Order: sequence, then structure tokens, then C-alpha cells
Amino acid sequence: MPQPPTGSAPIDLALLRGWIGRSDTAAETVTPELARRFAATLGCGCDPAAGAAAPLLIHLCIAPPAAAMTDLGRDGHPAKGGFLPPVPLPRRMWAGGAFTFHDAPRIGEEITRRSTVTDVTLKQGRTGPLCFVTVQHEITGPDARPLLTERQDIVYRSEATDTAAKAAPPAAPAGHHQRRITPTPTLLFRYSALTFNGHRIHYDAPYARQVEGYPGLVVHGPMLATLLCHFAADLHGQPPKTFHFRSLSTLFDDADIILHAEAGGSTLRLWAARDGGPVAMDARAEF
Ligand SMILES: CC(C)(COP(=O)(O)OP(=O)(O)OC[C@H]1O[C@@H](n2cnc3c(N)ncnc32)[C@H](O)[C@@H]1OP(=O)(O)O)[C@@H](O)C(=O)NCCC(=O)NCCSC(=O)C[C@](C)(O)C(=O)O
Repeated sequence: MPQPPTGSAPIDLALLRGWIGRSDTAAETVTPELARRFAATLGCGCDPAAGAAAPLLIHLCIAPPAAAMTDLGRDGHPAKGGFLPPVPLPRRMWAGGAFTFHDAPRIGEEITRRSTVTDVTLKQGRTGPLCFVTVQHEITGPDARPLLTERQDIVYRSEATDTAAKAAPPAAPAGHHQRRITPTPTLLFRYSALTFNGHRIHYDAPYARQVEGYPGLVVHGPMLATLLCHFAADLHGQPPKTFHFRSLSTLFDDADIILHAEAGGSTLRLWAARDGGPVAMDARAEF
């Protein structure tokens, strides 16, 4: 059983798995203002008229957990042990996920998010022990109209150590289609604000460097997935039916990101990397 380094609290998997089945429900209206702010940040088109289809993956900004300041953990997220299990590993990351699209949310509609913890597993990674928490989100519109089903994989890791360094992975290949994104601190801050995500690794550079051991501000997994999914929809001329993605390495605010895509029938393979860097996110869109 993977355990954290000496000196850290032991991991009681049976305790953590007691969180499986725990759920949380919240609702919020997709306002034209939110859609405009989302489009301005992500650089996508948006018709803010009532009843128009809202931009793809705007649901990630809808009805986020709104914990009081006194209920936050060191990293700026709601303290663990509430909806999410009290994993005794300090560094949280978005490891991957999948979206199945049923129907578009519409501007002016109230959208409901029902989130359920569906799995908790421990693995031994090259960088140390990893605890994966899987959350299933059901997103519905008025009259429980199904809009989207999402699987979210959250991973918790131990403190950064010098021994956690791994061999440099190979540089990502070049895709047939490419789009360049500059991850400025302003872009990262705006996406944090849109999603009410207080995670300090995205906007608090001294914390990201000195406490979590990253070389800069961390690019959000959900923002990168959104950029790739929008790229896929633009290339295909319509939104995908499903979108799967996995975060393989971290991107920071110190270099441009290249979105790559390669078509194959009704599937589009996508990946993101910095120039000359390894694949940071690998994704697949099915149409
Ligand atoms: C995920 C890390 C820690 C694995 O780290 P590793 O390299 O040590 O793992 P590994 O040795 O490659 O694999 C070990 C095991 O884990 C599995 N595994 C490996 N990767 C994944 C994955 N993605 N999803 C699911 N499973 C995964 C893998 O299949 C294997 O399982 P096995 O033993 O059964 O064969 C490493 O790849 C990494 O650091 N990835 C980048 C993460 C990242 O940058 N995320 C986005 C930024 S964080 C963020 O946006 C935050 C936010 C929005 O604020 C927020 O808190 O929600």
C-alpha cells in the first residue's frame, strides 16, 4: 500500500473510502454577464441573448462550492473532510476527466450541479504516493433536463522533494492543427475568478514556489481542457459528443502553450504542450 514519506500522516484508505457516495447539490443561473466574462477570458464567441446556447464548458463556472474564509485549507480550497475526504497529502491537482454532452445550457436558465464522490484509490507514482478521488457531476437544466455528465479525477500528492524529480519525458510531437495561448498571470487570475477557485497555485506566486515547490504559477487543468475542447469544436464546426482528457505534466505561466490536434474520422486527438516540452494534457474528442 503506497504511503507518504516518513514524518507524514499515514493514509487510512478505508476511512477515506467512507466518503464514497457523499454528494453536494448547488444551482445557479447562467447569466449573460457570466457568459460575456467567460468568452472574454477564453477568447471564444458568445451570444448573450436569453435562450442562446451558452459557451461550451461554462458549467465549470456554475455553482462552485462557496466555503467561508474560515473553512479554507492552506491551499485556498475548502478544507478537506467536508465534501471531499481528508486525504493526508497536501498538494492537490486536477488529474483528468471526461465530459458527455447531452444538451447545451441556455443563457438565462438555472443550472443544477449534483456532485458525488464515486471512488478513492491510492497508487504509487514515479513522483511518490498519489491519492485519486473521483467525483461524478450531473449537470441539469430546468425540469431536470440532462445537460452534461462529468467525471473529475482529483489527485493529491506529497510535499515537493528533490528526490521526486523524474527523467525528462520526450518532447510532444507537432499536430497538424495548432493554436498558441499565452498563459499570463491575468488569464490565470481571470479563470480562477470565473470558477471561484481559491487554489493559490494559480495566482499566489510566492506560495506556488515556496510552499508547493513549483517554478511558477500553475495553469488550471479545467482551463486547459476547456481551451482544447473549444479548439476541437472550432475545427469540427460543432461541439463534440464526448471529451476525455488526462493531465500528464504541469504547465506554468513562464512559456506559451501550444494546443495541437490531429483528425481521424469522427475522433479528434488533441494535446497541449509548451514549445519543446512534453505532453501536458492529452485529450480525445468524439463527434
Ligand atoms: C497526475 C500526476 C501527479 C501523476 O504522477 P506520476 O507521474 O507520479 O504518476 P505515474 O507514475 O505516471 O502513474 C502512477 C499511477 O497513476 C495513474 N495516473 C497517472 N496520471 C494519471 C491521471 N492524470 N489520471 C488518472 N490516473 C493517472 C497511472 O495510470 C498509474 O496507475 P497504475 O499504477 O494503475 O498504472 C502527474 O502526471 C502530473 O503532475 N500531472 C499534471 C497535473 C496537472 O498539472 N494538473 C493541472 C493543474 S492542477 C489544477 O488545475 C488544480 C485545480 C483546478 O485548482 C484544482 O485543485 O482542482
